[in-house]
Amino acid sequence: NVYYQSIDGIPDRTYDFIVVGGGTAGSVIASRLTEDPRISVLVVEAGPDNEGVLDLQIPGYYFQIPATYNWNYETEPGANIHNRVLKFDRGHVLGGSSCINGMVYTRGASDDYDAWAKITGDPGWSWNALFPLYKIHEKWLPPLGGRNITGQYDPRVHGYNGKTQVSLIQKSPDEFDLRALNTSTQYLCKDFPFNLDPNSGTPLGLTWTQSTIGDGVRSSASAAYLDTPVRARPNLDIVVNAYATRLLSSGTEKKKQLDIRTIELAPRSGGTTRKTLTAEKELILSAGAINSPQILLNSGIGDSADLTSMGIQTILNLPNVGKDMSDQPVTVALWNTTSGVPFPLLDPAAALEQWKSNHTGPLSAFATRQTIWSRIPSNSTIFKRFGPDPASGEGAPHIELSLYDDGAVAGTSIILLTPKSRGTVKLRSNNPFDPPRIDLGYFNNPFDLEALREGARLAKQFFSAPSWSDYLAAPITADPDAADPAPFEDNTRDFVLTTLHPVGTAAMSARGSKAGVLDPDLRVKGVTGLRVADASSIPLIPTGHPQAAVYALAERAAVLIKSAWY
Ligand SMILES: Cc1cc2nc3c(=O)[nH]c(=O)nc-3n(C[C@H](O)[C@H](O)[C@H](O)COP(=O)(O)OP(=O)(O)OC[C@H]3O[C@@H](n4cnc5c(N)ncnc54)[C@H](O)[C@@H]3O)c2cc1C
Repeated sequence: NVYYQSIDGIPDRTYDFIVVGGGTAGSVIASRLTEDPRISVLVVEAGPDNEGVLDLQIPGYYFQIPATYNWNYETEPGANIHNRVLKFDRGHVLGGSSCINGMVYTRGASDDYDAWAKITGDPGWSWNALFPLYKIHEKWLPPLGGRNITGQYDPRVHGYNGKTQVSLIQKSPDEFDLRALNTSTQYLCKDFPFNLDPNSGTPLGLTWTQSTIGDGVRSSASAAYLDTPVRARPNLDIVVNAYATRLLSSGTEKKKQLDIRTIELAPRSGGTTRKTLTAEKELILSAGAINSPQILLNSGIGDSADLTSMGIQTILNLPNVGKDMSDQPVTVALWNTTSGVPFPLLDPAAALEQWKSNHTGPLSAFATRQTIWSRIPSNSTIFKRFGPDPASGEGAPHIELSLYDDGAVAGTSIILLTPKSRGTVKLRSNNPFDPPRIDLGYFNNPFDLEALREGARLAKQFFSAPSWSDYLAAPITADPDAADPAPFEDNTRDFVLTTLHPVGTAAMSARGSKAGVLDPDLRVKGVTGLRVADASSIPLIPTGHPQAAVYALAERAAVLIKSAWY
């Protein structure tokens, strides 16, 4: 139950499990394992504590979270995006990226998880198998203020006694939302049907956006799973400001398998002090899609040629570590409004005062209120030109449109949910403190740029409905249907951004398969004592924002670990 501020404080004792990275997945796993008083766990987190930090509690502070809570990475220049370097945020705090993310809560399509089951050969990853875990993790709450939300979500698909609080926005729909709803129900029902709930496994259509917010407060993994009663457990210790530099082999087991249960730690501030700890049973690596592969590579687990070139001795040649990263690129389609008058600016002091007094007002929310989940029409030429449809099934969207309105400008973001391009995470040097090289690989596969064009067409179609004729004026962004395709392409390369949804850098695959890095039970292939459980383990990016999938994966990780040992 004691909480250590540096590696110097870690007591001289043993733990059954050491969870490396107290982020989204790590918080869930530590919390679930220590529900059993027989199991002792140490959580090692590089960042500071989240508790009591207002900036991490106020949903509307998304854009002003201090840099201390961020790894502040930058990507490598993108060859296909005019060599642009993108800011690449990652949570650097207990609770990880769930403390700094956009809080959008989407599980994706049931087809996605059924594809996980197929890829891994483990039906335990299917939608039907994970659905009960979704219910266990979630605590659905009505929006504070009690507005009527009947018809805006499906009560049957939510959990009510779980940890992560999920809700719809407190504010009632405004004129823009009603226009969008009208577009779907009156004019374009066939292409953009209204869908009661995006989290039922069948997301296609126009939906009301759900967020990991409860009673106006961000519900991060640390706030939800490592709350005060959990921290008080005598079988759970947490150390913050502790940087895992590498994993060390504890020798080979009887079956001549590598046994890795030892972690080397350093103060987050750097320097040469090191401390090693060995877990009695297992190490659980949950440092996220960028840092889990970084730690594996630093330990000599990865592509041996790459490791040799960095001067790192290979202890296990696992060529796919840090490869096959999927991330979802985002662009926009915007129009001037007929009024051209922006909404009045927020009075920050008054908004903060209101939030502090009762957790209501503009700071109680962040994301847009409505989201459209669409498929690229099956007769689109892109499936002929660039190969098979990357979507997991007919129920999975390719494109997400998050509707946007600031009074003067309105439209939507366009997210490609099913990218074909893959990126990499590599080491910069053999200094464990050096930030890794993050190459997003955007548009390495030409399908992705053309799929965004299809997304822009969907946006254009949606906003061409009569419900918008007196609200939208001239388009601001390039026309996807222009006779000359170059301006749209050029603009997209200029403006595309990352959704910060990297997954798959240490992915699961079938037992015995040479693909991937992990077996279906999240154990590193060819190793005993070590699992990776976080966004890097995901074998196929879900067609939504990934935090919900990470929660489900972490819940199952805890089940797998408990059933393996107890
Ligand atoms: C700005 C932003 C916005 C996003 N918006 C959304 C959204 O709206 N909806 C959504 O679903 N998803 C969103 N995401 C993505 C989502 O938050 C992540 O996919 C998810 O939280 C990843 O969980 P994780 O457990 O894999 O990693 P993290 O939650 O990132 O956890 C990794 C943890 O490991 C720690 N760590 C790393 N290296 C070390 C080390 N060497 N030693 C010790 N500890 C270490 C980190 O500090 C961190 O706490 C967003 C992400 C970001 C960054």
